[in-house]
Order: sequence, then C-alpha cells, then structure tokens
Amino acid sequence: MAPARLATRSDYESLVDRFDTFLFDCDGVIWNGAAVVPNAPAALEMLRRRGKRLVFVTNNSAKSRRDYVAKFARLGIQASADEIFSSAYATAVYLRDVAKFDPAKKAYVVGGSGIRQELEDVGISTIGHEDTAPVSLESLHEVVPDPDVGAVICGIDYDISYRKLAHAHVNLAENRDCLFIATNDDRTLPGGKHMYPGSGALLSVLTHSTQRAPLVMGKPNPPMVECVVQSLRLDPDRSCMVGDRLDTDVLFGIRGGLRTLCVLTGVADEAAILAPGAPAASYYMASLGDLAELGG
Ligand SMILES: O=C(O)[C@H](O)[C@H](O)COP(=O)(O)O
Ligand SMILES: [Mg+2]
Repeated sequence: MAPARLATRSDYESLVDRFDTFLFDCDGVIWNGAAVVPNAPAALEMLRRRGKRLVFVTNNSAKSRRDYVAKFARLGIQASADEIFSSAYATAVYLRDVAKFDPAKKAYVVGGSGIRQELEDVGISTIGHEDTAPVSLESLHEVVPDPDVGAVICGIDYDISYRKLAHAHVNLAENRDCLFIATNDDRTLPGGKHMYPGSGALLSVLTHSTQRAPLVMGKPNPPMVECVVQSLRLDPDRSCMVGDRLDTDVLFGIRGGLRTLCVLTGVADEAAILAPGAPAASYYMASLGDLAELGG
C-alpha cells in the first residue's frame, strides 16, 4: 500500500488517536545539528498531555543516554533515560547479554564519549579516545595489536584520526577473535542545512582495509529491534515509529511489526518515500512540528 500523506488537522487527529506509543528518531526529526525542528517540542508535549507513551530511538552513538537527557532538557523536551535507546546503548547491551564479553578484556573505540560511557556503565573498559595524536610512516611501528583488546567498536567520531584507524585495523586484521562491531552504518548525517559523512562512511575505511564485515547494532538491525521492541513489550498495532530515513527508521519499524511515519525534515524527500521498491512507510508528513497545531 502506498504511504498516506498527512496534511490536515483531521489527519493529525486520527493519527494521534490511532496509536498509544510513538517512537521517535532524533537526527532529522527532532533536531538537525544544533537546530531544533520548529514546534517539535510542542508536538511532543501535546502527545504527553494526551497520555501517549514516548520513546526515542537514535542511531547516533556520539552521546550516552545521560547526555541525551541533558540535550532534551536544554531544548525544553521532557525525556528520561529509560525512554531513550541509542545505538551505543544497544551495543553495550549486546556485549553484556549476548556476546557475554569477557570483562578482563578491553574494547577499542573509534567513536565518541557515548560509546565509552554506555560500555563502562555495563563494566566494559574502553581505550582509543586518547589516540588523536598525529602519526607518520616513520612512527607507525608504534601502533601494534593489543592482546587485551577483545572488540573494536566503530561509531560516529568527530575526532577521527589515522592513529585510531591504524590501532583498530591491526587489532582486527591480526586477531580474528577480536569482535568487530559497528554501532550503526548510516551513510550520511543530517547536520542542519547540509549532509555530512555518516558513521557508515567512517566504518567503510575499516571494512575495506580489514576485509572483515562488522556486526551492526543500530536501526534497522536485529540488536536494536530486540533491544527496543522486546524490552518495551510494545503492542505493534498501537505503536508508530517516526523517522526521517527509509533504510534505517522505516525499515526498523517494519521489522518490528510497527506502523511507520516518515517526515520530510531530514534525509528522505517525497520522491524517495514514494519510489517503487523503497521501504513502505505507512504515512508521511512535512514535519513532526505540524502536530503541534492540535494543541491540548
Ligand atoms: O551517521 C550517523 O551516525 C547517523 O546519521 C546518525 O546517527 C543518525 O541518527 P538518528 O537519525 O538515528 O537519530
Ligand atoms: Mg534520523
């Protein structure tokens, strides 16, 4: 069935009445870089006032759930850590509960403080964030495999360096038992008026150099689906996933058996949403902020 366009007050009323739980992507839906999507906070507040359950599901591993609670508060949005699911958190849960990661080992992180904090919260020590110093061909010999590294984790890293990539490479290429995990593999990152290289773009350096394929945690992959849909015991028929990306958010919703709503404030445009063969969203609309017109 073709995605239904929502554009009128009565469209919005039926959407809100139809669902008890709304799951929201963040980048491209609630904010773009430093800018909040106009009226998105008011729309979220309206849903809370109407007794809806809100959940936030982001592939952006740069921040921990604690950091996201603080960011939401700065934007005047009420959100608690147990409502937030990031790919960094899904990675920590996977390592602890599924991979049964040996706590005597360390994880080498090519990524931000979000991955570090979430892993350390489940008792996994991390290294890598300090490896930002320049390196040269003459000093590369300093970069050697570390037998205590049991996993390499790759996520969005605004401080990426050749030294970090070299450390990650030697550990993965020379120790096949070292787990290779990607928090997510989004190709691009919406950062305001422009798109920027996504976590998947950074990851491609290591998949190419090591010729190894990582286990990807974030949307639309099973670890994130299990982490969210199962832990929240969602009623799929009464739950709607709201996102800006077809190959992550909408596909995540479809794989979770949820209904899906794609907004036009981030990656996807109308042509992409209506394209034959695209993951089929249930609905699409211009912006989450448009729901704010419903008021109380
Ligand atoms: O490159 C990235 O990491 C992604 O673009 C970013 O994580 C997307 O975040 P989301 O839209 O899932 O909140
Ligand atoms: Mg997004």
